[in-house]
Amino acid sequence: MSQTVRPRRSVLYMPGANTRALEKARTLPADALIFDLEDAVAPEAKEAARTNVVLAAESRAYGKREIVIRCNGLGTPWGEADIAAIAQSGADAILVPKVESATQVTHVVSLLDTAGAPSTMAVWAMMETPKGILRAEEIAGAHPRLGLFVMGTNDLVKDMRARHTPMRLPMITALGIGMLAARAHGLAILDGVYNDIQDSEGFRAVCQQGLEMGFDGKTLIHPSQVEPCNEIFAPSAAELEMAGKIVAAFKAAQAEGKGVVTVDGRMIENLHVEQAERALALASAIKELQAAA
Ligand SMILES: CC(C)(COP(=O)(O)OP(=O)(O)OC[C@H]1O[C@@H](n2cnc3c(N)ncnc32)[C@H](O)[C@@H]1OP(=O)(O)O)[C@@H](O)C(=O)NCCC(=O)NCCSC(=O)C[C@H](O)C(=O)O
Ligand SMILES: [Mg+2]
Repeated sequence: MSQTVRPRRSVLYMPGANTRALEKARTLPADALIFDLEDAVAPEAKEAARTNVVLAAESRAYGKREIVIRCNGLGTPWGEADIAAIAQSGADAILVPKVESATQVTHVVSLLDTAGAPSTMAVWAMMETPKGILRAEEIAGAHPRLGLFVMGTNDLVKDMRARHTPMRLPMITALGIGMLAARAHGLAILDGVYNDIQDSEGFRAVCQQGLEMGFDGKTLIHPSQVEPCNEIFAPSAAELEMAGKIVAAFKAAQAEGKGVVTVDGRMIENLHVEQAERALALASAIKELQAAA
């Protein structure tokens, strides 16, 4: 089985009002970029930020990196104008903050259609409120254009009146619900941000935790987080070696009419072959993205 996989190991946010960051992102090895119009932009800078991010997306100066623009919420004075501008920007996706219902997703899709967005423009949803988490399954199945969930752990901590802790015990339920809902509907899913830019050890530990939970990658706030995140979310050399062995051994077993085999003492069935093929496909997609940078 051949699989198409889009690398989304590292997804870097930047404030739409920060033209230096928008320019610097052209040279950063992040797999995807989120130009933010929402929380990282002050009210008086919203309109200028909208112009900046549309120009940046239109510039096509980011190679094969996926370009995403986060709009303001529909209940704000800027939401609808953001969506109309994003529709025409050539961005790969729009990221909608604080999604709490399936209707919100379908409403954004109809606004994009009215504004003439190409049908290839995906919708990504932020899962970052208690209501959104409790309705995650309904939201995940809202519309075929919805491609991805982004966990918003800062807003969740605020709304839950929880605390940021090293291994995120207060967040585990929400992260798990978001994960299950996303996978049940075939969506990709990204982990939330790590606020302490100076704490590289804590950052690596949380990336590893996100990988083990099944996240496709992590959202980031600073260039220094990109490379460690890329490393942790890429299949390791040992994993790829094992994946190659699994695929070859299973093929040989199938030729002999067997459906199960052992590799290095471990039982291998069809489902392990699927996982191995996915790792190989991701590694080759990463190589392709790096070659285009
Ligand atoms: C956090 C920051 C404000 C720190 O900025 P600064 O002090 O300027 O950082 P440095 O001096 O260390 O920057 C070094 C160079 O890197 C560039 N830079 C910094 N950050 C970015 C970035 N995000 N993208 C691209 N380039 C960046 C600087 O321009 C410097 O470049 P140079 O001139 O060459 O030296 C800042 O990092 C920042 O604004 N980060 C992003 C904040 C953001 O977007 N927040 C919103 C998203 S997070 C969120 O909302 C989560 C979610 O909704 C939730 O609820 O959880
Ligand atoms: Mg948020």
